[in-house]
Amino acid sequence: MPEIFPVLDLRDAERSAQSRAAFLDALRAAVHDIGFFQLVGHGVEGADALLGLAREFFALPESERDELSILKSPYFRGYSELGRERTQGLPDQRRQLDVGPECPALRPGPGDPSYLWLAGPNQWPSALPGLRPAVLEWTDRLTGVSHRLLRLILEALDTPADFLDDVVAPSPHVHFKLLHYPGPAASAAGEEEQGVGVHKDYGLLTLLLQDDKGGLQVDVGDGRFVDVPVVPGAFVVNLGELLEVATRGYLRATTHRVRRPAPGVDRYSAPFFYNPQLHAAMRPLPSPYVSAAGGVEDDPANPLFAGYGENVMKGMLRAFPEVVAAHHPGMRAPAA
Ligand SMILES: O=C(O)CCC(=O)C(=O)O
Ligand SMILES: [Fe+2]
Repeated sequence: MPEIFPVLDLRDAERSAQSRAAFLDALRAAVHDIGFFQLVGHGVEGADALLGLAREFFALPESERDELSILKSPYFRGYSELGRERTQGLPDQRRQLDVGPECPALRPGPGDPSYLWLAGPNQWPSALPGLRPAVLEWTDRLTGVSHRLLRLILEALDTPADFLDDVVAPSPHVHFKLLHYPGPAASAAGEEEQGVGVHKDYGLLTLLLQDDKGGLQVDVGDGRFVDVPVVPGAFVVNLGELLEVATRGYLRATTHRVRRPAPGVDRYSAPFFYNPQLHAAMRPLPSPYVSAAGGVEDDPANPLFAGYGENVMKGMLRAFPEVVAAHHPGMRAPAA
């Protein structure tokens, strides 16, 4: 059912007034109906080189990646071996490097909000010196594309395009992951292990670069998951929980997961998460579409917070219990 994931060409937003209107209509439908689409015409080059660096990073000896272990970082930055990150309480069968904005290693005090621990330094592999500049350039470019897209989404909802500028500027707390999903050993074939379990993303927009293996699946209701097709050169775009909150559910932070590849198959991907500043909170969008909306999805196991810091900390505490135990033993999930 590839037609349920529209392919939008960002160049259409600038070709003519008519093509911009058609683009905005298609964008509004995509973010309301399914909450996932494929973006082409974004002008970002270097995807193959980035996936090449991912392959090189995950081909380093495990001991070299372990030097960057996320367990060493109170800032939730660094390398997670297979099964370290958890979703729905179960270990995800992927390896990953978590990267955020480069910040000094400050240590928030006891009275400070716990989300301040998400600002800190990254950990980079000395054996792969090209990774740092490539990732930082990539996240810079994707920040630009995401901001353009966010303004277009607001315009599509008849909201002033700059309505969220103060939420993201001057320093959006972007988050980038380099991911490797190795297939299981042949003997384990058929076991239902999750690549990454069912979840929603926490922030505003996700721009995902995936290789040609597929495996990302989207919840289309009634317990049915549909494969997101591989569209060469496209970013898979989906919405985070904060846009669901700010639109009272008119926009959808759609749940999704990744299947583990078949034995012998390795999948690489690189999601970029465009988020507000850590301390920023969402206000309801002034939009006729929003005033008629019914409200966010009510899931007691996953309360949605309007403050980005609270909302993302909820996720970090769930995903990285070992980092919490090692560095933040007293830290608790924010109250709903
Ligand atoms: O690897 C993918 O295709 C998606 C990963 C994902 O959904 C996530 O890390 O939030
Ligand atoms: Fe996700």
